Amino acid sequence: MTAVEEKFSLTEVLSSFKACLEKENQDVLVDHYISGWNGLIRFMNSLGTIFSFVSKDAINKIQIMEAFRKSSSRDQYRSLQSMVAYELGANLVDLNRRAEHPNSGCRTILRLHRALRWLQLFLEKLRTSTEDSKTSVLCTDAYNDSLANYHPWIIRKAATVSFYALPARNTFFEVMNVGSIEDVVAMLGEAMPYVSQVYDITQQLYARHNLLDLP
Ligand SMILES: CCCCCCCC/C=C\CCCCCCCC(=O)N[C@@H](COP(=O)(O)O)[C@H](O)/C=C/CCCCCCCCCCCCC
Repeated sequence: MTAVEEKFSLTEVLSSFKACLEKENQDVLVDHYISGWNGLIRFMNSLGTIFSFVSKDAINKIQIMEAFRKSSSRDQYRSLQSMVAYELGANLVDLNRRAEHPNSGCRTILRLHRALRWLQLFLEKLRTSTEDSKTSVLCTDAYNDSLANYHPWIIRKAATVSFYALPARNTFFEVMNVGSIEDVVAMLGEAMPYVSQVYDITQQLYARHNLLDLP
């Protein structure tokens, strides 16, 4: 089975976010962060071409980070903490407008970090949803409370229209490949705190260095 044909498993994706957190000092490890996003993108691709404008952007951002991890500075990009220290120390971040360093690791991760907030809200809404809940509504609400605040009108419009193509709640639970609905709810209850921890640590790191509004 090739990587593309591999069955999506939400448990595996969420365990990448768990593996992100280095036990000793709570550093967020870039390779696991990337691996979590790659799994999510694989899932999104399986939902149809209507989401390709979303996955294209996410893939582009993942590729920027993978390139850093293959470069001669790869060790500086081992964790989000080492990346921030390195890029700020070497003046590799455009702080006010995109110019000399339009694709710094700091601004690239910031975009994914904002999307992680959407994922956190969406999965929490799915976890606590009822049989008659509509995934398009759950997804739109999660989007409006997170990523939409950073997107121009045209992207917001395209995103909210595409959400109508999401599969129904039961199909969604099935494609997660976790088991029964009760199993999914239990797994999400156990795994979501790790996603939240990755989000909170990154948020604090970026706030401490005034990086939350990078252009
Ligand atoms: C089994 C359930 C699990 C849920 C699985 C969800 C899978 C989602 C996978 C990826 C999520 C999308 C990540 C999107 C990253 C967007 C980053 C961003 O904000 N980019 C914009 C700004 O970038 P710059 O221009 O400053 O470089 C960019 O303009 C955005 C372009 C594309 C539109 C993004 C729309 C985001 C909608 C997110 C919801 C995705 C819905 C998927 C539904 C499963």
